[in-house]
Amino acid sequence: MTATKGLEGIVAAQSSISSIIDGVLTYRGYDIDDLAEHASFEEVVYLLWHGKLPTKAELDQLIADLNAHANVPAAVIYQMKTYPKDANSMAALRTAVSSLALYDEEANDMSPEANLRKAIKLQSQIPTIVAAFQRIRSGLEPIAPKGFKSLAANFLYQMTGKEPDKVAIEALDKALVLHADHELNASTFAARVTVATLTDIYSGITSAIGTLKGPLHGGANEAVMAMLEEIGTYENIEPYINAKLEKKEKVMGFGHRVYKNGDPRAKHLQKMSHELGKITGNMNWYNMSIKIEEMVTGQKGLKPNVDFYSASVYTSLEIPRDLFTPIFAISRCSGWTAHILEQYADNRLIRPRAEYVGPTNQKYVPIEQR
Ligand SMILES: CC(=O)SCCNC(=O)CCNC(=O)[C@H](O)C(C)(C)COP(=O)(O)OP(=O)(O)OC[C@H]1O[C@@H](n2cnc3c(N)ncnc32)[C@H](O)[C@@H]1OP(=O)(O)O
Ligand SMILES: O=C([O-])CC(=O)C(=O)O
Repeated sequence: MTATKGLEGIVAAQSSISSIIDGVLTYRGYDIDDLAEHASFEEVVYLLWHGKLPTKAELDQLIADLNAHANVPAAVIYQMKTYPKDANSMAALRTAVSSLALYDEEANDMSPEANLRKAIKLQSQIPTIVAAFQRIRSGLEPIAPKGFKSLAANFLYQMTGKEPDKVAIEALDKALVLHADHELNASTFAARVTVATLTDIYSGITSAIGTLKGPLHGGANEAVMAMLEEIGTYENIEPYINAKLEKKEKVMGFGHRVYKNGDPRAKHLQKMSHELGKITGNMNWYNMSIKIEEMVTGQKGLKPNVDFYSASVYTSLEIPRDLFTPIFAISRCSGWTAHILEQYADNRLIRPRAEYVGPTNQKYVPIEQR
C-alpha cells in the first residue's frame, strides 16, 4: 500500500454533477462559459439539483421556495447576537449553520423529499446568516429577506438595508454562478465523506464550510485581498512579489491542483474586475492584480485561479473582505447539496486506507521505567 500525498490524481467518486476535462469546466454538461454568460444563479441551482435547466414555471417555483424559507429561526439569530463581535466570519457561519439543525424538525429525516427540502432551506438561509452576521457585528438589527427574484439581490439588501443596484446584483449573480460547483474539490469531498456515514445534510454542510474556510481553498479570496492591501501601491508590487517568490512563499490566488493551464472561471472574474473598476472609478486593485499576474505567471508559470480576481470584484461591490469566503459558501452550498443528494442516492461508506510509516514491534514500558 503506497499513499499518494494529497490524493493527487486519485478518482474517488463517480458523479454526474460537474466535470473538469482538458481544462474545460461543465455543470451537468453545460460549459461554464455558456452558463456565466446566460444563466442566473437560480437556474444553476436548479440545474445542479435536478440535472436539467428549469422551465419558466420550475424556476418561478424554486425562487418562491427559496424566498419562503429564507428566514432563519429566531433562536439562531439570538445565538448569533452572543458571538464575539470580532468572531471569524467563517467560524460564525459554520456554527450558525450547524445550529440550524437543532430547529429543523426534519433534520434527521433521510427521505429524498426531506433532503431536497433541507437543501432549499440551507441555500436560502446561508445568505440570511451571512447578512445577519454583518449587521449584528455592525450594531444593526438583521433584516428579513425582501422576496426579490434573485438571491443575489436579497443578500445585498439584507446586508446593507438599501435597494441594491442592477450592476451589483448582476455582478454578484455571475460570481455565484462561477463558484457554484467544482467536481471533487476539498469541501465537496468533505461533505460527501461526512454524509456517506448516513449522517444528516446539516452535518455535511457544516463539514464543508469548515473545509472551505482554509486559505489553500476558499479562504484564498480573502487572503488575496489582504495581500493587495498589504502591498498597498503599484510601485511596491515588484519588490513584494519578488521577495515572496524568492522565499518560495505562496502567492494567494495562484495555482490549482487540477488546472495547470489556467482556471476557466478566472477570465470572467478578471473581466468583471475591469468593468467594475471602470464603473466605480477605482482601477487600482484591477491594475495591481494584472501586474501581479504578469509577474507570477511570467516567473513561475502559475495562472490565477477563481479566487484571484474575485477579491477585487467583491471589493468593488463594497463587500467587507472577511465576507468573501462566506459568499463563496453561499454559492457553493448549491454544489455541496447536489453532491450530498447524489451521495445519498447511491451511498457507500467512504473509508480509504493509510500507508503506515510509524514504528513497529514496540513493547509497552511501565510508566515508572520511562
Ligand atoms: C477555490 C480554490 O480552492 S482554488 C485554490 C485557492 N488556493 C490558493 O490560491 C492558494 C495558493 N495556491 C496553492 O497553495 C496551491 O497552488 C494549491 C493548494 C491551490 C494547489 O496545491 P497543490 O496541487 O498541492 O500544489 P503544490 O502546493 O504541491 O504546488 C506545486 C509547486 O508549485 C508551487 N506553487 C503552487 N502554488 C503556488 C503559489 N500560489 N505561489 C507560489 N508557488 C506555488 C509550490 O510551492 C510547489 O513548488 P515546488 O514543486 O517547488 O515545491
Ligand atoms: O477544485 C478545487 O480544488 C478548488 C476549486 O477551484 C474550487 O473548489 O472551486
